[in-house]
Amino acid sequence: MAINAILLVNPSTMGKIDAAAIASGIGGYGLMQAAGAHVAACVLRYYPAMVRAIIFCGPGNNGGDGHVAARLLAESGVDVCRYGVEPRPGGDAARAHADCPGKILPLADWCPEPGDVIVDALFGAGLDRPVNDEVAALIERAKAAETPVVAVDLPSGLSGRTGQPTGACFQACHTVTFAALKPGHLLMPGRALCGEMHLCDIGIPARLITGDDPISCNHAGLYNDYLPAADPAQHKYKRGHLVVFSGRLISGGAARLAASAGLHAGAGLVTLATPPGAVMVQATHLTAVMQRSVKSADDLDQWLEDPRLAAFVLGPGFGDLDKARDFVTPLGGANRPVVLDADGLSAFAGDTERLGGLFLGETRLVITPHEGEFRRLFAELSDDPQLSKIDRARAAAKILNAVVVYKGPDTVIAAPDGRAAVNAGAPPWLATAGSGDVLAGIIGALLAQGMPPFEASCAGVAMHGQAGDRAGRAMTAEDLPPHIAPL
Ligand SMILES: NC(=O)C1=CN([C@@H]2O[C@H](COP(=O)(O)OP(=O)(O)OC[C@H]3O[C@@H](n4cnc5c(N)ncnc54)[C@H](O)[C@@H]3O)[C@@H](O)[C@H]2O)[C@@H](O)CC1
Ligand SMILES: Nc1ncnc2c1ncn2[C@@H]1O[C@H](COP(=O)(O)OP(=O)(O)O)[C@@H](O)[C@H]1O
Ligand SMILES: [K+]
Repeated sequence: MAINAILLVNPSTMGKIDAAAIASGIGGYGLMQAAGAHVAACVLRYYPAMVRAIIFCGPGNNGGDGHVAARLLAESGVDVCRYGVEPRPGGDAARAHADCPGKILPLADWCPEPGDVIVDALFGAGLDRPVNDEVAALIERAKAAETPVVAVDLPSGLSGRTGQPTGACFQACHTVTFAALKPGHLLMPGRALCGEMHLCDIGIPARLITGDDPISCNHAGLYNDYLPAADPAQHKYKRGHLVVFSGRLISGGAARLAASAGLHAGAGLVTLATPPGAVMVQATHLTAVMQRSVKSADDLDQWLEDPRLAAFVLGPGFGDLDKARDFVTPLGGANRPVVLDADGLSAFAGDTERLGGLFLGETRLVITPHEGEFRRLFAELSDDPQLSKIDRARAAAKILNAVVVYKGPDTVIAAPDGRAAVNAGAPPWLATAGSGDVLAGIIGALLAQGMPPFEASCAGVAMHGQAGDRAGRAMTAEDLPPHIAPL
């Protein structure tokens, strides 16, 4: 099938792919016919009881797809009304308009009626500014009337590059797109604005569906070759010794979650590095997880002489930001992989240069910020409305020479070399206190087993999502570790 369900293609690149397909001899009008046919099929399939199909057509090729869908729906016996603007003369859209019988009425003429279904073919990949007041009013009218919307390529008003609306935007029930997903289909709020996604083949050859930018959905092809093998000659140290730093008495649970996740994710041993005052309390909660009392950066420095300590997680429930900075310095010098989360990140707010300086050379730092932690570290990137979440994660990865796991419903994993993946399939009930600590432990365990940081992060995010699926919607973070399974 000539679709690529893995690659994420920016709208500008999609335009080049369309152009390359046309240059290779496939007619643009044929592509438009195929696109319009998929849209019509979607409407017929999901709205068998519709009374009228209302087609909103814009001036470009997105509108062209709408004219084709209008004709095909009319040929299927549906009562069709077209609203919008006539396309510019001379192109495929003008031909599609000419081939569709009936008039096109001004957008303002649409009066919602029960049984209407909207086909939104106003703007797709070509959207380059906020929609005007007339379209904004139309979007409002559709929303107030609760008329279902089937969007062509993208809900009009949504940026396919960033997943952010440029102004007013349709809320679609279904979005029918072609050849490859765009980042805006997965990044929030775009994913929610698209409703159910339908990725359809319009006949663009698979060989042309490539990107000049290595962005993809998070998928097994990114990490499969690097997953730890079940070696019969295994022993626990070979499987990797993960160290998780514990906070003080009051917040030790977070580190326990990370540690338990680490064991379930395959680390051979996990040791909690605990401040002396919390050792007794932690001991009452631990069984397979081991413990070592670590008071100061000097203590840590000494312990780091043990080369079997394979990877470190610092941040969950750590509490003391000064101490976090003190501990990260020897970890930076230890030339081993480190996951920084939560307080381990907040400790470097306003001081990202120092953090990056500790992890020069081959990438071995992974940071796992949620939205708030990301902003604390990179306020300027967070505030730049031109940047997508992918752009932000990539920029942060470069600044820190780290793999950035920018968490959320649309977790973005980015490497300093520009590789980026969007993980969109995780269940929403992962949004529960402590679930991020579990993720940090999983990634730490994969690093301890020798996976490179980008691959470990992509695999860790996938394992976390799958554990959430298995644990079910009533889960708490404590339920997650036993549901972690090797990929
Ligand atoms: N041959 C092709 O190139 C194919 C294109 N396809 C469709 O074509 C679409 C892309 O077509 P286009 O590149 O013509 O772009 P669009 O049809 O998305 O919109 C382009 C036009 O709208 C104007 N515009 C952009 N934002 C606006 C705003 N906010 N207010 C008012 N006007 C605005 C632009 O200046 C331009 O004239 C895709 O989304 C897809 O639906 C499909 O038909 C498949 C084949
Ligand atoms: N709506 C959502 N859908 C899927 N995953 C989510 C959603 N919201 C949060 N998550 C995931 O849940 C985890 C929450 O982590 P975090 O915000 O650090 O919480 P905590 O600090 O309480 O552990 C992250 O892995 C994040 O990607
Ligand atoms: K559209």
